[in-house]
Amino acid sequence: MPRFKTILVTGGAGYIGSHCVVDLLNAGHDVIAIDNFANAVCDEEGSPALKRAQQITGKKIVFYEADLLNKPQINDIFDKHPIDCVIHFAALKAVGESMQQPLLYYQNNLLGMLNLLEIMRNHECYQMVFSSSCTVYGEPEYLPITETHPTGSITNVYGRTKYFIEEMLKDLSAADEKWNIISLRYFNPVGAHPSGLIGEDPTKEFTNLMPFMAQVALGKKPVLTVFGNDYNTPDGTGIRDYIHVMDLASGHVAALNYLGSNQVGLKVYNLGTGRGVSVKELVEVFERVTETKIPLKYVDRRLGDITAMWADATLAREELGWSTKLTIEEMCTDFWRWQTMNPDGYPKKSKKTSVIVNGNS
Ligand SMILES: CC(=O)N[C@H]1[C@@H](OP(=O)(O)OP(=O)(O)OC[C@H]2O[C@@H](n3ccc(=O)[nH]c3=O)[C@H](O)[C@@H]2O)O[C@H](CO)[C@@H](O)[C@@H]1O
Repeated sequence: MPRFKTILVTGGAGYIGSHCVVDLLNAGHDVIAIDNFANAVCDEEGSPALKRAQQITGKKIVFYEADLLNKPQINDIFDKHPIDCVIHFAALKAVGESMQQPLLYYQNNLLGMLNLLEIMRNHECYQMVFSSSCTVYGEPEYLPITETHPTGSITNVYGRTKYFIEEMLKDLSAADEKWNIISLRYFNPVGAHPSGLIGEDPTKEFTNLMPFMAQVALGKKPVLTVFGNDYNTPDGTGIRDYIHVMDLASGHVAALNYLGSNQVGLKVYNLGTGRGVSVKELVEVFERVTETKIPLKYVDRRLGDITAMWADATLAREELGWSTKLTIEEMCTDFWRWQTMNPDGYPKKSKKTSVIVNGNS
């Protein structure tokens, strides 16, 4: 029996959220998932991703279409369910959009978090796992990056919302020792559940490497644009720490278990493999395991991109007992299975117009 039984997952219908829900259900937790469908597909019955998560696990999820900016709605959910811990994924995350609409990002990500924390406190729920990002580090001063690397020199608004929230959580945990929070700094999540039933299906214009590459392999886009081949790296292309989304999901279960038996105040962990992979290397592995050919076009560096970033994930291994298990090959194979089984993503029907809190499961 897990120490925390009932987990509220905000942004549960999204890419990382839905994979995490699968792991939580497999670990024996009860899951209440909420999503406002800002960047997740919905149909007449709710979330197809969560429906498939139920199919994968054979377990039930309680789902609410709900928005963290609507406090009474969230309050009702806390009134109805004995929530032991919150895993907070719900946030806007498009870097370009965040530069054009900073107020939207500050309102959604910061105010959403403030509302959530206030409602949690009112319901005496002080346990949280927060979805942060390696973007808080900005341009690395050294590699691999440890959790003690300075944060805050970030070049985009989306990244700053993650940074501001971490600062807010520091103040909160310093002011009241009842709070027990883990902030997980993800490196570059890719891949999909090995069943091919759930995966990444962004509703907004996306620019991340793996989904773009898969679209090229499918013939939906003509060419993969490589942003810069003159970086100071062995092959001239940018280096990142790609992590399989199922390894990322298990990091949340490990964090939850740790919170269940330790009072940490606020603790921060990197979730990465500890291995840097270049754009060229990733393309080569993808081509090999999927037996496809990706036409490349080299262009100038993308504004705001860094040269190289990979994690030192020692702390998570030593304290949470977590480490990654899945390889770059598996990240590519699993993403490709999801893409070929669902070339147009989840089945999309017309979006519900009303926002109803009804606990559809
Ligand atoms: C500047 C930016 O957008 N940063 C976001 C991006 O990180 P990040 O830029 O690391 O992730 P991407 O998947 O967009 O890019 C990875 C690497 O692939 C290259 N690349 C990407 C797409 C493409 O069409 N061609 C190409 O060459 C990039 O230059 C980079 O070297 O996604 C992360 C989530 O996963 C976010 O946390 C980061 O805030």
